[in-house]
Amino acid sequence: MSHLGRPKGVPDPKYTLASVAGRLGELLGKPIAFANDTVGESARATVAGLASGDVALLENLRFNPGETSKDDAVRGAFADELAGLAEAYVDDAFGAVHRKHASVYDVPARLPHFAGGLVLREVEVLAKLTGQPERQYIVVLGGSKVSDKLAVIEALLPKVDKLLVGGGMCFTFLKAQGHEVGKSLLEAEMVDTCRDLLSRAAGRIVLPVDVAAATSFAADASWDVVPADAIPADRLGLDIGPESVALFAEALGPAKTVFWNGPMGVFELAPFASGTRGVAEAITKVDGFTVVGGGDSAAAVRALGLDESAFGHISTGGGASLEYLEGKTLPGIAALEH
Ligand SMILES: Nc1ncnc2c1ncn2[C@@H]1O[C@H](COP(=O)(O)OP(=O)(O)OP(=O)(O)O)[C@@H](O)[C@H]1O
Ligand SMILES: O=C(O)[C@H](O)COP(=O)(O)O
Repeated sequence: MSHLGRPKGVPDPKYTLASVAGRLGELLGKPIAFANDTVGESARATVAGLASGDVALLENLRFNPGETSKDDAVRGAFADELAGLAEAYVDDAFGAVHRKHASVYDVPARLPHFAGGLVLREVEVLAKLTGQPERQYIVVLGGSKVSDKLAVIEALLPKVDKLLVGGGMCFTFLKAQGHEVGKSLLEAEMVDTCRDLLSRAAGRIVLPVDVAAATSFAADASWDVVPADAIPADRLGLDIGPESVALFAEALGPAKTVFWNGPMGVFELAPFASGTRGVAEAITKVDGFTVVGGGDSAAAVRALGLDESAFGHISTGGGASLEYLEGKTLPGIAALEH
């Protein structure tokens, strides 16, 4: 999901409960009862009024502080109330299994619990990547923050044949190579870590060779494609350039397994969508198994009108798929296994 203008984790106000219930009702072919709270009077009355086969929708669980609390007792108390409304629990929200939230982690401990079809499919696919992926195994990483993806880069480096890095995070790597990056996104405190990764990768981390350098972060900004080692001091890189797309496409040629997370540029602004489009198209031409992971990457595939069926799998989890590949224990999966 794109977070432009909206902090991560803050629900999008356009998805009101009534509109979600209406859409769900259309899909299921029957009216959906909905409560305007999570465990309060409205929720209890709505659930009590259900007949066999009926469906009820509760208000967004994250509106209740008990859902996301770091305090086990607070989360547990909320989970007790939620579990009191049900007889069994099914988790089909793969995108949230990396969250130690009440509805993800604590409720399954209180009820007979099951994984839904989506969660099972996601885990089956991602397990292929953590097992013995067919080689060459190439990972394409983009998006905005190196610090968010550092752990996954560390974990993947010994396993991949190549790691292609674009998006906002490439500038910290370019800086680590000794290049100036102008006003581009830079995580200065990560430069040393990136330098260390580059030296350990021994050529397996591939960086852009040109970038679209703009005067400002805007769709109508002036911009030019410049070499990645000559970004003017007053410009910011908002996309990888055509030579980089060609370089990444060539690197993807021998791939048999590809995992892609994170757009190559600010694809939400039309002039800076070419890098993401070009690399995505190159991934669709790979003669092998391709996985797109991440809300923003999946959003880019849709927003750019690319053929979704040309990818082997489009994961609904951004953070969840990355943490799975890192080898971390995902609270939502662990809870289902107990
Ligand atoms: N050069 C750039 N400068 C600034 N922002 C960029 C640049 N390239 C890409 N982005 C932004 O990065 C954002 C996506 O970053 P993020 O790290 O959240 O990706 P993601 O992992 O696919 O997302 P999610 O966690 O939702 O799955 C996009 O909104 C895009 O505009
Ligand atoms: O739990 C969430 O907020 C969503 O599933 C997205 O999480 P992510 O941005 O870590 O993928």
